[in-house]
Amino acid sequence: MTELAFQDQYADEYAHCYGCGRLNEDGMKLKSYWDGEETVCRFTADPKFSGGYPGFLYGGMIASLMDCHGAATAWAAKARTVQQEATRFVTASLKVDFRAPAPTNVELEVRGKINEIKGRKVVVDLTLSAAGKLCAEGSAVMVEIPINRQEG
Ligand SMILES: CCCCCCCC/C=C\CCCCCCCC(=O)SCCNC(=O)CCNC(=O)[C@H](O)C(C)(C)COP(=O)(O)OP(=O)(O)OC[C@H]1O[C@@H](n2cnc3c(N)ncnc32)[C@H](O)[C@@H]1OP(=O)(O)O
Repeated sequence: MTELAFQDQYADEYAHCYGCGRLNEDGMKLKSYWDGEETVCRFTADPKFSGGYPGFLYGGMIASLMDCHGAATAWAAKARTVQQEATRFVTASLKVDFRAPAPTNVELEVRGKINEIKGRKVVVDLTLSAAGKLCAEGSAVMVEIPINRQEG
């Protein structure tokens, strides 16, 4: 894919997230893109992120993938809707239902769908699948950092 990922368009001061910051050398550097009206992020987890049983991902990482992709989706939705650059979205609330174990060493697909845009708030519905099988689903309430809080 040659298009720029959402996270690669964040201003430098917002690009240090462990999950998706392009400037975090030790981070996972997750990348999210539009796919029609939905968004998509693909990631293959190293087995070192295993949960209680070898070969399966621990829940915190599943939530983390959905969290970062949700924030990026909110940012992109805002930018597309109001046609002006958004600052950065932070997570106010994240709900995850774990439906089936998610494997390590297999490409995971996280998808986002805009549920609501209201003021600084964007609600994103999220799924995480492996080889077409749903492993987790949920939603996130993302809130844009107001410009004046960057200095405070
Ligand atoms: C990353 C860039 C850093 C830039 C640094 C710049 C300077 C610092 C400025 C700011 C720092 C923000 C912190 C950065 C954290 C790092 C990034 C992460 O790791 S994200 C994961 C962890 N998430 C947090 O740590 C958020 C902690 N929470 C907060 O900061 C606030 O609670 C925040 C910004 C999320 C909302 O506070 P409000 O006072 O700005 O806005 P209200 O009016 O309360 O909410 C706006 C709308 O969102 C809904 N909302 C808020 N919390 C909700 C919740 N828990 N569930 C459902 N809806 C909620 C409200 O009902 C409202 O919606 P209605 O307009 O009424 O429709």
